[in-house]
Amino acid sequence: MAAPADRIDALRAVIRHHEERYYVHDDPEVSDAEFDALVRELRELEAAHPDLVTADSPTQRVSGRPAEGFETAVHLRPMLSLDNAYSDEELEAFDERVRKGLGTEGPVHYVAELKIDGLSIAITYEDGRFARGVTRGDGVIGEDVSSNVRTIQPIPLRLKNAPDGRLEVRGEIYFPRAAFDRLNGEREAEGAPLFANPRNAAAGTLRNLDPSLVARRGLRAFFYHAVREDNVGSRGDAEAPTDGLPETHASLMESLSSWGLPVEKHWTRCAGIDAVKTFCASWAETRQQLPFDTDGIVIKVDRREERERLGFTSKFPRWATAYKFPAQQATTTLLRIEVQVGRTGAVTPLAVLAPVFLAGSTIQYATLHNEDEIRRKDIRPGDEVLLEKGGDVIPKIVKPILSTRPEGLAPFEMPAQCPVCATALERPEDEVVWRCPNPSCPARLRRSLEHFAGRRAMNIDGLGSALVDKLVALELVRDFADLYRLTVEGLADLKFEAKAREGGDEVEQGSARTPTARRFGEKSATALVTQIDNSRRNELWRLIFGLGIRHVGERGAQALAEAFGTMQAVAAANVDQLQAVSDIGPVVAASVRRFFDTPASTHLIARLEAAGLHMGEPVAEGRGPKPLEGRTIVLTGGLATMTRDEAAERLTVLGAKVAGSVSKKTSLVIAGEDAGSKLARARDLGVPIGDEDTLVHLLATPATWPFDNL
Ligand SMILES: NC(=O)c1ccc[n+]([C@@H]2O[C@H](COP(=O)([O-])OP(=O)(O)OC[C@H]3O[C@@H](n4cnc5c(N)ncnc54)[C@H](O)[C@@H]3O)[C@@H](O)[C@H]2O)c1
Ligand SMILES: [Zn+2]
Repeated sequence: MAAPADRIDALRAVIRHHEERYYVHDDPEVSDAEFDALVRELRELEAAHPDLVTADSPTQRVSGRPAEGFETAVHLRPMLSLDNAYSDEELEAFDERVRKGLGTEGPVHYVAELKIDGLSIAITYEDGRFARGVTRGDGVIGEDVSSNVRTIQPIPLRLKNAPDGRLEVRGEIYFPRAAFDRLNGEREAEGAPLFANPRNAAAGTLRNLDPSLVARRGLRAFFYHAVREDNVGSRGDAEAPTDGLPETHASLMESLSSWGLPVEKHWTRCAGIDAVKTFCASWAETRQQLPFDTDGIVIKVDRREERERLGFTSKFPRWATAYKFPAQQATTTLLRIEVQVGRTGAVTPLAVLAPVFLAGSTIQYATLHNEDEIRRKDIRPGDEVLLEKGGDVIPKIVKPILSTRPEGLAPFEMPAQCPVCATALERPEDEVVWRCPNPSCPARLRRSLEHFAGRRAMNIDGLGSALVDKLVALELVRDFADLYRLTVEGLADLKFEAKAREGGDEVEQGSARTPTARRFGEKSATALVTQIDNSRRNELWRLIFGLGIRHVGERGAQALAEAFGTMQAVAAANVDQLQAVSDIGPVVAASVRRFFDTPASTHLIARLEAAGLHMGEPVAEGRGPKPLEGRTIVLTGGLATMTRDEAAERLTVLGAKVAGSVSKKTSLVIAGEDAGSKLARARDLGVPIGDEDTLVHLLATPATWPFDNL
């Protein structure tokens, strides 16, 4: 057994390593539960050997570090971490410490809140107007990520009836699960590395240097704390009730809501620790139904006066703790690794497990992301593996248990051929993902059809994955064009097994399938055929997006349709012409060119055209008036009543071109809050400038807006 001093040193080193992976690189190597166990061991050792405690021990300070590329900002007051409780006993111990600190026998009043698994943010409002947003960083200094925070839809740029002066509100920025799944889905399609979990994705996104990307990803926020400047200095770190903020946390939560800030609504007042325990227990399972991840419950003393008396350690407040839900881990045997083929041909490994019961359901599958991850974690078929169920339904393999590995177990070999069509798989040098290059691979076709019919593409309702599987299996549909030959008679008699869960997932891992044979029926068939027929008249960009050209997202498709007007023109454009379109970079341009250079694609387009699909400008009858046609508008700065994306979309619908930079030809610049260089350039060029009110008027009366008299 190692001497305590050696073990302490070793623990500190490994904890620092994981902190760096987690906070700086957003790329942890171990699960939170494993990490927390290391910290606990260190804390217990330090408690037993107080002489070995040093000021720089990870137990003594808030972790994290401002990332590079952002300005830093010093917090009004340190943003601390939270102490942890892992069991009812530890909750009781917390309550005892609180009561001892306050010198009371009777029950303390607490507020219990969901612990949002995102990353903390401090937002400063000045006289109710958004001034800046700063991450926690190392607790003292954070990164100024204002330009990104501004784009997050639910965060108001102006507060309602908030106190005057400087107000700092604190909360959590997080990814709703649906947005996270969408993001990882897109990344999968692009062959980009997947985010490990929503928290990770939120941190990565907020640190992205491109605010327009942040705006698109759908981050959300919840707030749970406020600090006001006027008691800093006079009362130091303490929660002094001299700043006009409410006397209790519960009323503060109500105030935050009334100022227009999003507040997670399940918070509850608890009289005494027993009520807290009940609350924690009630969420252990129910939390899986929330649309976002929670990793625990935060328990806070309700009265500010009591908080003030309890104070802080260097790392966390003594008046709060975070109850962490029991780790959702289990071990089982990895029977084998199968591979599946996605829409772009991306081949992803899937772990097939000996069924094991974990956190409410029987698990048989787990994601493995890609070959590199399997190699990095050294996971081999036949291993005992540690499984972890995070917020989402799909569990992941944390690691193999090496101590029980049978001798001579061979590492996993990626198959050389597509498991569905037997075409040799390919892996471009700079990518982590293997692909089936065969464009008519049935596996690819199924996923492609789902994408083609999707709401954001051709918007054909009623073409669910079970039906698609059937149509492909019966070879009724061999490409998109075949959809347009389906008839009510042909469809109505189809019998297929509906899956319990529908969704874009490649497989429904971890969820039971309850097959029920069902006939499609005349009614559904008629509805579907009508939907398919209607889709013939869709705008061009929907078709371009629906084709599933690699790297061409919704936006790219819109840009191409707008720039070229017809499918023919897009297909004829060379790489330079493609790249000249705003929003189209070299990778996208090359990919578009490659697509149209493939004979199979040309053939498909011809068949779609023959099927009567609209391939030009939006058809006349589906087209609204375009009173802003010929006008170029530039948006800059923050808007209070809508996001910039919304404004751009509404202007585009009215026919305006929304440009990213100001030139002599710009018809109007809308300058929102904190507009910068574009506003200056507009002034230099003498381009007309308006504010948010101008924009609102313009949108309300686009036809009569006096552009020509500006
Ligand atoms: N896997 C790894 O390698 C690794 C490495 C380092 C840290 N971690 C994990 O990170 C966590 C430690 O990070 P931490 O210091 O941010 O502590 P924490 O996440 O345990 O708790 C503090 C944070 O909770 C957040 N929070 C969410 N909802 C809240 C609410 N309603 N009220 C108040 N705060 C709320 C705040 O952002 C606050 O900063 C641990 O869970 C640890 O396991 C993991
Ligand atoms: Zn294939």
